[in-house]
Amino acid sequence: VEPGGPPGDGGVPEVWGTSRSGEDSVKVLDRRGLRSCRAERKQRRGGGVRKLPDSRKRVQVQRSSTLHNPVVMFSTRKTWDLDHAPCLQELWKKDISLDASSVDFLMSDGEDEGSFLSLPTAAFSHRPSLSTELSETNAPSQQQLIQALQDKVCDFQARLRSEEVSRHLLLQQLKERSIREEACLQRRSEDRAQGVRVLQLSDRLRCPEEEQLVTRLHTQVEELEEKLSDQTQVVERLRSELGATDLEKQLELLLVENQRLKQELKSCRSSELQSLDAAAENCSHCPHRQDVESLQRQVSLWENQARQRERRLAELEPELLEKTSRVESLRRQLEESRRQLEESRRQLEESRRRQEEAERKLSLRLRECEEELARQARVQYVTQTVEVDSADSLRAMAELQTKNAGLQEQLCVQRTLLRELENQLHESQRTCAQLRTQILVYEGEMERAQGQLEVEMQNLEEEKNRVIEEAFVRAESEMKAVHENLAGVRMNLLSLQPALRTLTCDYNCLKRQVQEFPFMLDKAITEAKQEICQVISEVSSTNQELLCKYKREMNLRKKCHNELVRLKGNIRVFCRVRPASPEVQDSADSKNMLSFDSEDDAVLYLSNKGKMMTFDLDRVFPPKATQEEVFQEVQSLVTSCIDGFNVCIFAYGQTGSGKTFTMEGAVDNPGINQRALRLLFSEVTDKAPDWDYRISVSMVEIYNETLRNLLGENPSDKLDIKMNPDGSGQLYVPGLTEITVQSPEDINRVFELGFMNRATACTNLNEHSSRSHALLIITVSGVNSATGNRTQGKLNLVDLAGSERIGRSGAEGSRLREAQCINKSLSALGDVINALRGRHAHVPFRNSRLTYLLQDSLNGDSKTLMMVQVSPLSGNMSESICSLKFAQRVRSVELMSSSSSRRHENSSTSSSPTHDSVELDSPPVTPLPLPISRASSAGSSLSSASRTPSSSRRRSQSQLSTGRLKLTA
Ligand SMILES: Nc1ncnc2c1ncn2[C@@H]1O[C@H](COP(=O)(O)OP(=O)(O)OP(=O)(O)O)[C@@H](O)[C@H]1O
Repeated sequence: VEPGGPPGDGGVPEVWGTSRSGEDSVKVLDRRGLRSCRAERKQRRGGGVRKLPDSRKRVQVQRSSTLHNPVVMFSTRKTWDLDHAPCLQELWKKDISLDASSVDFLMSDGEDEGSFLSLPTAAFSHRPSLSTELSETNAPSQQQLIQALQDKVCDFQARLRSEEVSRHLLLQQLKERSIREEACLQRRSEDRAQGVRVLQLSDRLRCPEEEQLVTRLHTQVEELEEKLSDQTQVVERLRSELGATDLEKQLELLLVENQRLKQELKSCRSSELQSLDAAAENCSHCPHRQDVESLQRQVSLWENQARQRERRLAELEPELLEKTSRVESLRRQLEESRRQLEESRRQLEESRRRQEEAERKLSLRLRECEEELARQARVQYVTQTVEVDSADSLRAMAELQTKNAGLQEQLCVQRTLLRELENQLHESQRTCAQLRTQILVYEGEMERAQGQLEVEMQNLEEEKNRVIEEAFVRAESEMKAVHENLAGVRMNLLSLQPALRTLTCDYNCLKRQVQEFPFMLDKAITEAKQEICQVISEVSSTNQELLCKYKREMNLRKKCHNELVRLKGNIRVFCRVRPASPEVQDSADSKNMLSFDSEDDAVLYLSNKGKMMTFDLDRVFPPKATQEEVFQEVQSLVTSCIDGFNVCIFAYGQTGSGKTFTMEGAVDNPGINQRALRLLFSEVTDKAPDWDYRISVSMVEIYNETLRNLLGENPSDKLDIKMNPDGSGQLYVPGLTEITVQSPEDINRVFELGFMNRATACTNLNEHSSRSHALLIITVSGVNSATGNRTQGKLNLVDLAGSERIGRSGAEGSRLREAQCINKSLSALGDVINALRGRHAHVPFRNSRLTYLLQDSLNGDSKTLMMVQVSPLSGNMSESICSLKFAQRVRSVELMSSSSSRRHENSSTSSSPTHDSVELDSPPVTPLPLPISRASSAGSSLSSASRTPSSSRRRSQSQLSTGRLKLTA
């Protein structure tokens, strides 16, 4: 706050404010003094009777405490709360407002005589009562006394007036003095302001040290920053110029030149190698070959050297990178130092700001202290003045001295505060010194870092120069070597020029040939195409001829096959001997009575009661023969069916001799039925492009001369055999189910269905199956897609019921009827075969359901195969002999043509063999003499005569197969 500035509404006591004139201030002080003097006088006048009211006393005490209480003053100064600190002016006003009369009295300035005189009036307001009291006590003396007193009063009043006048004068003097003092104060304030200025100046003088320090630090920081920026620029420049110095530029140029020369060398070498390779073929004995090889070796040597130098360069590159990284780390250190410097500068700024703040506070405090001191000095002066003037003034002076003592205390407190502030200042200076020391430390560190950086930079510079010089030297030497190599290569190229020219000539020649090659190729292709077309036309004509030949051959094959079958006999008889079952091997009847000819597979020897019987058949299968081997002999008949022939294969033999095994077989070892169907499928598949075949299957059972449809919905229904009404003379079975099969899976399903229906129709399947004939009828219909020719063949696969001698078995009842039916049908079969053998006019097909059903397959050019099943055991010898004799008889039969057959059938006058004549029901007992000579061998010993027909037929078959006999033979 500047002296003479705006009124201090805070901090500075209002008594020194400029809102009141100096006169007012004096007046106030004077009022105080007067008030206290008047109070004393009143007390004295009142003789201690009247006292001031408690409230007023309290106000006075409060006022003085307010005025002189240093706590309040210091509190305002301590807090510096300018808005809420109670100022003395307010307290003064508050004090005055408490007593309005005092205010009026005090504000009268002593000039208002009325008010001034009112005081005595007021003061002596009790006088009448006092006079009254005195008059009441002692009237005459009292009158005198009163008079005296009144005189005194007058005297007093006069004195008072004079005192008032003197006081007024004194006040005038005081006023003048105050004016002077005001002026003095003004001067002092000016001096103080000057002092403040001086103080500020001193502060400024004192601050410059710090400012100098700060400035110096700033300067140092700036210098360091400049250095840092310079160093950074140097580092950047070095970094940017790492490849940009003259040496490095030269190095780069050299490297580029080196690279270019290397590429040139490589291209020269490759062209040289190509030339050499080309020339090597043409001039393997060239005199330059050795030179070229030596040059190649030199080139490879130089290449190795170049590679080594490249490796050396690659090794040097990491060193350069390491140096660069070191420069980077130094730069980072420098950055860190700069950052620390920034931090210290910031701390310094902060401390400086704090110090300025503290100093500002101190100056304010100092100014207040000075003002207080000045105020105290004035009070002291007033006190001294009053002391001179009067005794009241002396008392007032005593009070003032008391106040002065309080102010002295305040001054002590202020001094204490001043000391504290000085301590704070010292503390700040110490902090400043510490910071200065710290800054010095930082400067030292920075200098050290800078020194290190400079050393590092110098080292790096030297290292860089050294490396560059080394690289330059190496590059120079390499370039020199490369130049030399290039000169050598050029020399080589010059020496290779003639070879190159030769090669060029060859190349041009070849090029011409290559250019002509497409035309030659086109010409050759055209010629080849013409030749190919010609060959294709020839081949197609040849194919046509071959196709015609093939068809002719196929027809011939068919004729040959038929002729072969015919030569073999339309009725063929095979015999299969089953193996002895393990159960009967240890029994008495387990002796093997059959033997075989190792050289002739159509002869079977039977030892019966010491006599050896020989049976000639078409084929004899021993027990070890497999199903496959059996089917191998049968399959030619099966394929005849595709050609439109009717074929009948039936198994004949005693019960348990293996008929079902041969025809049906087991699941994992199928018999003729399944194999025949599979063969038919494969055959028709082979002929599929030309022929479209359809294979249908029917299954029939004949039990007790009753025909049952095993594939029908109701297998128990009886079927009948009738003549076809279309007049073709063919037989057919109305209601017989035919299922078309197209795959082996269909065959399996058909067999399962037939087996299931057969089981449904009978209670005891095994027993029943052995007592009935089972027929599998396969019809194969084919259409030739090219010619439209149609064929139809029928394959009858018959599993006959077991032949049994009734007398031996002792059957009765139904078993007897079954046996009779079986024997009847078998006898009918024998009669038919006998009639066919004897070429009788009448063949009794209708004597049984079996023969009637098989009429198509037993007649004309049909082919029949009888598989005779026999057991080798001695216990079954009589049945075996009977079966074999029957087989031998059948074998002698030659089927007649269908026309003759039908003719014979129609002429029913021919003798029909009876059951007795055939004696199939008891063949072993009374065998009939066979009508053919071959049959005579049955039961006789082996003789060449008896074997002649069979042997001659097999011989003729073998001759036919070798083509030595005519087909008509
Ligand atoms: N060549 C053979 N190899 C192995 N086992 C066979 C052979 N022949 C027949 N058997 C077996 O002999 C047993 C009787 O054969 P199978 O039932 O075929 O006789 P069958 O003549 O059909 O009798 P039936 O007239 O009573 O029907 C069967 O268990 C069969 O497996």
